[in-house]
Amino acid sequence: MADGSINIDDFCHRLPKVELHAHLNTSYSMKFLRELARHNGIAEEDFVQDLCLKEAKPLDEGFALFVRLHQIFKTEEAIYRLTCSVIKEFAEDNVKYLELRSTPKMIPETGMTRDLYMQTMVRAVKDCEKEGLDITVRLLVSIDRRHGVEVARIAVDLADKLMQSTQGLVLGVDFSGDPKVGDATDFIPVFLDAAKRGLKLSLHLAEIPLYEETKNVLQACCRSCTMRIGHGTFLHRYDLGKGHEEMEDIVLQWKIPIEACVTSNILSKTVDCPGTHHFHYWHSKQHPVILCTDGKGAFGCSLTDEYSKVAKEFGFGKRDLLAYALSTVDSIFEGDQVKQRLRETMRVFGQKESINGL
Ligand SMILES: CNc1ncnc2c1ncn2[C@@H]1O[C@H](COP(=O)(O)O)[C@@H](O)[C@H]1O
Ligand SMILES: [Zn+2]
Repeated sequence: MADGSINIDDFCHRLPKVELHAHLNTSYSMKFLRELARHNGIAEEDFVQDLCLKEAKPLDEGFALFVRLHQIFKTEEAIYRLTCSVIKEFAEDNVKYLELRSTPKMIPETGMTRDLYMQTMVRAVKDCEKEGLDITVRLLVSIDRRHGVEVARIAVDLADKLMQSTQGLVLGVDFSGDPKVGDATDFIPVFLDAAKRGLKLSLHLAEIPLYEETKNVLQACCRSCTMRIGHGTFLHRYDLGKGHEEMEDIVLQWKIPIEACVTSNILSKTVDCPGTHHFHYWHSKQHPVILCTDGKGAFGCSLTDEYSKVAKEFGFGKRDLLAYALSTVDSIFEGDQVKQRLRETMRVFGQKESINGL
């Protein structure tokens, strides 16, 4: 129950958290954009204008924004600086474990290759580690569904190569991009191949009502893949009615965690308000559902904001929030050692807050 004696925003900020769904190019801060503008000798106000969705717009408009962002973050230096700044900002928000994802890009104009793109992110993560930031960062290589199956295979090869060469700092692939383009069913062989190589999968599924492809992917991947679902807004039978039970049954049976991005979904007009967000549906079934930002810059939110919104909507108090944060650790792609360390950090935090017995 809600705890009237505490400031929820402050508690949610101090609470150690994990962030599992953050796209690099949409996770900038306005502060970072201004710095980059100054660094590049560009008028700040022109540069930062319209780079944050302040009000709800259809998903298509979000994708138009992403294309503009790709025009900004296209050099090795910009990718390096952006990665460092995103990691530092999440650390400042008391995120203790971050899985950051991005689409490797080939940009002939700047000499960027897919390999260099990901290597640059790896370099940034390692440099942040050397600085001793109190956050563990792992990377996912994104597959943009708009680019088709052949490019997806290249992304998996790259992820596999980096998983080996970084001893697991790169640990999986993400499947994302405009859900209205192409059919996720076509990518199933790529997902199965990635899983066979030991890569973990985070798949944007059912962000919009796409029953057939969602069902096909879930049926094909549930047995052999370690996976999570990004968004999963249109998965549950409560929303879909009779005849669509299979998707929910698979998700429940295989305990496939759902990455819930409340602000992103509201601003993309796939969900009306926090009160009707599917977070509540899955959470009340005790199914793993993890609050995430998606793009803290594009959607103007922090992970603290997401926790606060949900806490206020559903009346979570300190104990509920800490129990919830602890539960999210089960869904990270890292192994037991990292999980134990995160749980310990959260338990120590709980003791300091006089929350015992969790
Ligand atoms: C809002 N919901 C969403 N649904 C699907 N894909 C999304 C997304 N938000 C972001 N992306 C994916 O992430 C890319 C930007 O980050 P990176 O350039 O990879 O770092 C977008 O181009 C899109 O492919
Ligand atoms: Zn996403």
